[in-house]
Amino acid sequence: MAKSTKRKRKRTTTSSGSKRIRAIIAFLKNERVHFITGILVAFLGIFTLLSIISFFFTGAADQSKVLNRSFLELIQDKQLEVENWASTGGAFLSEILVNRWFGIFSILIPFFVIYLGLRMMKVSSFSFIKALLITAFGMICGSITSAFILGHLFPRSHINWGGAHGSQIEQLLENSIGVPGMILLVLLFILIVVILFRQSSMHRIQETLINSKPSFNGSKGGDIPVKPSYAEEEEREEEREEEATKPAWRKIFPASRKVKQEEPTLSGLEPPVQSPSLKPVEAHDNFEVFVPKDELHVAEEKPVEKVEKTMPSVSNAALDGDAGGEPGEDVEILEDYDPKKDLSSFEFPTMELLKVYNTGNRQVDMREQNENKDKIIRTLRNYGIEITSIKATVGPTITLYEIVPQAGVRISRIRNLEDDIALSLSALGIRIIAPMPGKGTIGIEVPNKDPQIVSMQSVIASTKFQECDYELPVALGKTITNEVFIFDLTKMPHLLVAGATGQGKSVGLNAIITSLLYKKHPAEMKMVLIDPKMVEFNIYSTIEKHYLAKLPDEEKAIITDVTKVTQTLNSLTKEMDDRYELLMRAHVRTIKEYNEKFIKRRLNPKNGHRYLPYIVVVIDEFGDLIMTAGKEIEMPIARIAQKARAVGMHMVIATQRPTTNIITGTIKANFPARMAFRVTSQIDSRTILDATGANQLIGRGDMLFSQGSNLIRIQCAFVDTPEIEDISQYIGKQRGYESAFALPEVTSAEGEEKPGTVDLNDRDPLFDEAARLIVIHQQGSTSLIQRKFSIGYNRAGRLMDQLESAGIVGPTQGSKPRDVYISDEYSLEKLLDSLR
Ligand SMILES: Nc1ncnc2c1ncn2[C@@H]1O[C@H](COP(=O)(O)OP(=O)(O)OP(=O)(O)O)[C@@H](O)[C@H]1O
Repeated sequence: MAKSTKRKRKRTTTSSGSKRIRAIIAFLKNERVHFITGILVAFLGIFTLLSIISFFFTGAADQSKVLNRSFLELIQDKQLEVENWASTGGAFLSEILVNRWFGIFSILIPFFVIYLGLRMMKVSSFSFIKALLITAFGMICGSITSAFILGHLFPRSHINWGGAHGSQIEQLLENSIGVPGMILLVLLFILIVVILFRQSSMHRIQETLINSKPSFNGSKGGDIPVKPSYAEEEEREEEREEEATKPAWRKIFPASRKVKQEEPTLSGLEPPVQSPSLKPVEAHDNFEVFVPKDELHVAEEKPVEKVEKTMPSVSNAALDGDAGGEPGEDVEILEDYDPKKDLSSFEFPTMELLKVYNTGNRQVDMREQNENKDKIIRTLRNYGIEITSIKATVGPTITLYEIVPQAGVRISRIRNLEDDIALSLSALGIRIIAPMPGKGTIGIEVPNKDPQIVSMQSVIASTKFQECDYELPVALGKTITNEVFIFDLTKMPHLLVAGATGQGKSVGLNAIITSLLYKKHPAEMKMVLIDPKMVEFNIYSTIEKHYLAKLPDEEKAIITDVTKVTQTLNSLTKEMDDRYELLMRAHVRTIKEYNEKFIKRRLNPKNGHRYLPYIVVVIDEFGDLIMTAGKEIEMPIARIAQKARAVGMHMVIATQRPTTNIITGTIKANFPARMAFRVTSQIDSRTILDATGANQLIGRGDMLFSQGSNLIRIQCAFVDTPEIEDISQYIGKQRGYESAFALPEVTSAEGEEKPGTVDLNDRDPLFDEAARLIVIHQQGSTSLIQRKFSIGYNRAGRLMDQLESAGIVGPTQGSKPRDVYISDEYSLEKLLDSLR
């Protein structure tokens, strides 16, 4: 009795202790606390900065007063009067930082502290690692440099230029490598700093070094020849102008820079394309040694200036096959294209937005485990089956008992005892896996009496998810062994989700979307959200300008209307075809290769090339759509599912009616990855998974994931509506793009008559009205017609084709509205009269 009271008290103390720790952690995570701490830290930095700056002017007067005294002594000394602007504290601090630590470069310390403060206040998004490296490198190398240069120039100053650190190392180095060595070292430091701060300088150095390589056999020496750089082109232009006035000696040794035209300036690219006028003169036997140095210098200065000026708008595109650079077109060396640049300040949602579920009392119930073990052994023994071992693995909602039967026992006998074991354990949702793939055991999954919620927070914050480098990472939940389950959507490449109503489908879809939002920048991924139920995805409308894609002129980005779904899916197939065309022209096979090439500026935007974000299409209640629109929906879905993988388009479709008329053979064949929540019958389970099992699940996010033949039981992560709301708000409040990602406009559905073959004698009754609408709005948009006359997409498309045939609007222009050729109503009425 006493013992149990003791134990109880101990438990209460432990739980109140853990409560206190949780309260402290929550306090430390609080955003306001971060902000206030940030202000304090920034102020500390400003104070230090002030004292160091003051030290440069007042240090001489204060030095004798603070030297060799502790801070305590100094503040207790009432007679002491220091001149430092930050008083005794400032004088003491700056004396230590400057004279004893890193000399004048100690000034980087307060800057770093201010930066830390701003970062805590979420005002600065500059990389912490970069800031730390710059500060450390600056202090170490700067103190040595200043000790060497300033220490020699002003040896009598009150400032110890390199601090104790700089002067001691400088002394050591000077003794070992001498003054010339020191000069070289200082030059090296300066060079590193210049390269770190100006990437273009690195390209200049590379170019200079490559160009100054002696090339004894022209371009054959194993180097890959490339097109001339912009800089070289300019250089040549000048040379051509100079040619006429060139002195005779220059004609004997035509500048070796011409040889350089055929030498590589950038690696791994195409053979040079030269205009006849640029052909090098006697390129084969010219060497740069003959070039007067000053001339080389002049020739290099100019182009660099140009590169910097034109940096934002020009690409290196002409370097690529399809990049569209005509022979002889200007080529410039630019930094890699940064797709995230437009939203470089974008911040991913924070962990605090996700709810932490109380798992404090989560303890393995050993009594339950042992009872279940005994019951399993007893039931099997009742049927004459002896086992040699039994092992339990406790998952969040399920415990897996793995048994090894004695030799000679048929597996099918155990499999047939599923219902008997379920009866003996009085549990629902028992599943027998006989045998466990690759384990040599038989698995019996038994639901826990006290199932735990797997929070989205726990899977998103897991190291596994944080460190994974998948293209489209999805953290779905936890496996039976409590491992976080992550997959790459690009590898699936499409996902079919099914489950009876209320079993966790919508939560599952939200978990997929949330994972992507936590990992992908708006520039890298767009989503098309289709929601015939109208309520599930509405919550994401705030992230429209960041992550959503929609048809041009469409008001809402979340698609709820069936006719719009057809239109959007047709548009997606067009986007898919357009992307294939781009990939083909870029001579690459996948979106990854394509984007890499685009980032390296080897594809010319002028030729239609663009950075391609992944597109994830999520359809909730896909069954509803098939029921209402049938083939019109099924066909584009099947087309996208068949082909879109390589161009970065992936689909996740969900249905609560996993019947064969909804999950048709075509759909099934193209969705190899399946997620099955609890279904009501074995037949439904077979329709989704091609196996039974989904009917034995326990609901509330319990699911089976299958890719190929392997079935994995997972407890789906739970993400609640308020959490999603917070995440969407967090993203929505940040600066986004001007509008949602525009999908291409499709003007006529497949199989319809092409413009030009339209019979104007058989005009739509709405033809005149539509023409007036288009001319008044001066906007050739199919969706405008659709909206104004409340007609379907196909009819509006046909009307638009008739308007094109009548010369009122121009041809389709992809995602942009068509041009309107008639500028006023008067001209239109005359034209309409002539058609009557
Ligand atoms: N992973 C989960 N963990 C814990 N509880 C869950 C989980 N998933 C769902 N639930 C519970 O089940 C309820 C229903 O889930 P959800 O709305 O996702 O079902 P659904 O399959 O989409 O239903 P419907 O098809 O009717 O929309 C949730 O409100 C929640 O209480």
